[in-house]
Amino acid sequence: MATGSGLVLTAVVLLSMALDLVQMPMAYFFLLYTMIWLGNLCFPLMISYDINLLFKDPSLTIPQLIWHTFTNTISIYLVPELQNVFLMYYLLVVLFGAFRMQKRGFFIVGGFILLCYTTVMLVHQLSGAGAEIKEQSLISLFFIFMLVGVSIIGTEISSLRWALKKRNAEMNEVMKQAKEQAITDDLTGLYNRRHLMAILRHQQALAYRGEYVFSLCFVDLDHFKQVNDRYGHKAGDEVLQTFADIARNCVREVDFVARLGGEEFVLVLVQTPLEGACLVAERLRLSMEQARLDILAPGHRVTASIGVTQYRPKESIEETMHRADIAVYSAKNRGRNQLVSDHELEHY
Ligand SMILES: Nc1nc2c(ncn2[C@@H]2O[C@H](COP(=O)(O)OP(=O)(O)OP(=O)(O)O)[C@@H](O)[C@H]2O)c(=O)[nH]1
Repeated sequence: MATGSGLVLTAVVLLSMALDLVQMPMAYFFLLYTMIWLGNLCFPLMISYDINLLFKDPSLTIPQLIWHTFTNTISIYLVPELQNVFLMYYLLVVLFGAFRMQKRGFFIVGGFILLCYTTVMLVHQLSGAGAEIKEQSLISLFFIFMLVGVSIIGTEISSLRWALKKRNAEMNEVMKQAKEQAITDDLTGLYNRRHLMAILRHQQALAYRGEYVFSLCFVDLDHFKQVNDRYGHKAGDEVLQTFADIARNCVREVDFVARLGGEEFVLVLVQTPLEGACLVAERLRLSMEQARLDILAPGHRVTASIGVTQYRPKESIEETMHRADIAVYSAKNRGRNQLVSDHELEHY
């Protein structure tokens, strides 16, 4: 927009020359406007080469407005007859500030405009090129009034924009938190049952034809009721959180860990056949067995029973989960603190 406005300004000066409103040698015009355009083009170039990112305000609003104020002042100096047109351009410069500037910026740019305008008017008066002094004073007074008015409106628009931006950022943050809460379990930060089902449906869609494999590990902490009964519910919660951390560390970034509820958890191991899943499950079982739980009495270990199964093409998610459930049940029956894979189950 700034570059476009610069084009209009240059066109107005060129037109004034064509209409003989300004007597200026063509070479002088070219030299002056080449310099002005080198300045104008600096900004888009800086932005396209990311040099603007080195500055506190990467939009370079204040430097751009200062530069355009300066070039507009040169135009007034060259074509005093069209000063009223250029005065409007000053106001447009201030309005541009509404996109990014805050109060301080409006003071800087407004102050600079006043300085430039006063200087060029004085030069015109001294050289006799300006309007009659009464007429000029009236124009100047009205221009200052307009400049202050437009600056106030610009500040208002700008503060509305900043408030809106802040509100949007807050809304986005709240939405992000709400989305996260909808899919995670409050206590452990793991995925909740609802999201687990969504994950499994997605995995099922990938594995339905049989080229892609994934496995499930159902985990149930052993004798967890005793922990609650002996140390209290809060200690039980801490054990669940410790388990969640251990489980997260046992799987890869691409895998999923969810809490089904109570002391039951599920690991979804993507692109992993049964053998690989058994290795992960054993690593998890061992880590839990060796975990130091400072909140419990010395030597009190909390172990896990794990059922491992691989998704079989074309079966439903419920069938896979049922098989994993039977495997955990079997691990419990065999004495707990162990894993059972679906290979070891009869009829499955
Ligand atoms: N601290 C805590 N306890 C929970 C939570 N959810 C469920 N529990 C408790 O977990 C215990 C589960 O007990 P059971 O289902 O009998 O299982 P268990 O004692 O682990 O026995 P086995 O599974 O047979 O080894 C119950 O006492 C529940 O109250 C929770 O969020 N925090």
